[in-house]
Amino acid sequence: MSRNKLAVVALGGNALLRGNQKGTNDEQNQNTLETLNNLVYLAEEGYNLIISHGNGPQVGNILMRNDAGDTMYDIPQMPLDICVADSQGGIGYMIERNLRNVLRERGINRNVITVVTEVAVRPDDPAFSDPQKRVGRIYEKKEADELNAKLGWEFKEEVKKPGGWRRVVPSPEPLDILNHELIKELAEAGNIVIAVGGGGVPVAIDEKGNVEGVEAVIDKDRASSLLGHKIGADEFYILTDVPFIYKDFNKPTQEKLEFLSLEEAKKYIAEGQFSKGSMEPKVQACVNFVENGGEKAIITEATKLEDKSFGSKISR
Ligand SMILES: NC(=O)OP(=O)(O)O
Repeated sequence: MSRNKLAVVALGGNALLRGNQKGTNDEQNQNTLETLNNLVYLAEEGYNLIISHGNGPQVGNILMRNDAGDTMYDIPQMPLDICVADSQGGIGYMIERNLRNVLRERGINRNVITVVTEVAVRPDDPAFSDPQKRVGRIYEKKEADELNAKLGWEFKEEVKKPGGWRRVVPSPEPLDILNHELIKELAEAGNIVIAVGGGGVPVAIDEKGNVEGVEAVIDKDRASSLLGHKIGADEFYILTDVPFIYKDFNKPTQEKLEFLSLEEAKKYIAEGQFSKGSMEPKVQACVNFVENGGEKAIITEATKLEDKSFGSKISR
């Protein structure tokens, strides 16, 4: 008897929050609903599904609330691992609630469950001395300099918007997904599982097995790719704000890349075809997934998932 296909779908970019938006509850709710309406055909086709999501803007906002609470009301600050866990709960709930409604409207009988997921990292990962993960909103240079002087926040220029500055935090490599066997079991029983939100809550595990929180934000595409590998997923989708990946992006010779072999994807990465901190880690996450036994990985726009004429497909 053939088993249902297992897919990991990573929601990012405009799947939850569009570039020109502030991030109100209504905005995020509407974007999430639109994305889920495009995604739910996978459930209709019988896929077993795991949904992951980014948290860059949201965890940045949580950090700002941390600072505001501390300054204005003497509320103790929470460390970044707790902030990531908060973002997993909040965003997971928003996806779960909207998905329940979409499934009901389409007459699909599937349970939805959000799993707060810890992801193991090395406490001595080199990322801790070179913070690169952009979180929160975009600032003018002057504002960024003032916040750096006042609160010690570190900033780097935004990859997608040169001239804009974003707070950066360390982003270590994900090494293991805690509870991945349970996530697989839940998904293979037909439940739609929301997991490794925001790349997972970073934790370090010592030689005795003691688990400690680590202050960082893991890249959700890397963590989602690792989860896909750990559970033997067949397909891996990254939903972003462009419908394809491109060679010579934004040049007169720009060319959309619709079907890529592993070798082609690796060659384009080596040539520096994709922007660092933006498209390159997404393509690398797809390469890792397929290299580790996944059937295919697809990068497409959040609202175009159902239309198979869109999307860049990477396979062997
Ligand atoms: N954690 C993470 O990678 O979030 P974004 O995709 O929102 O940057």
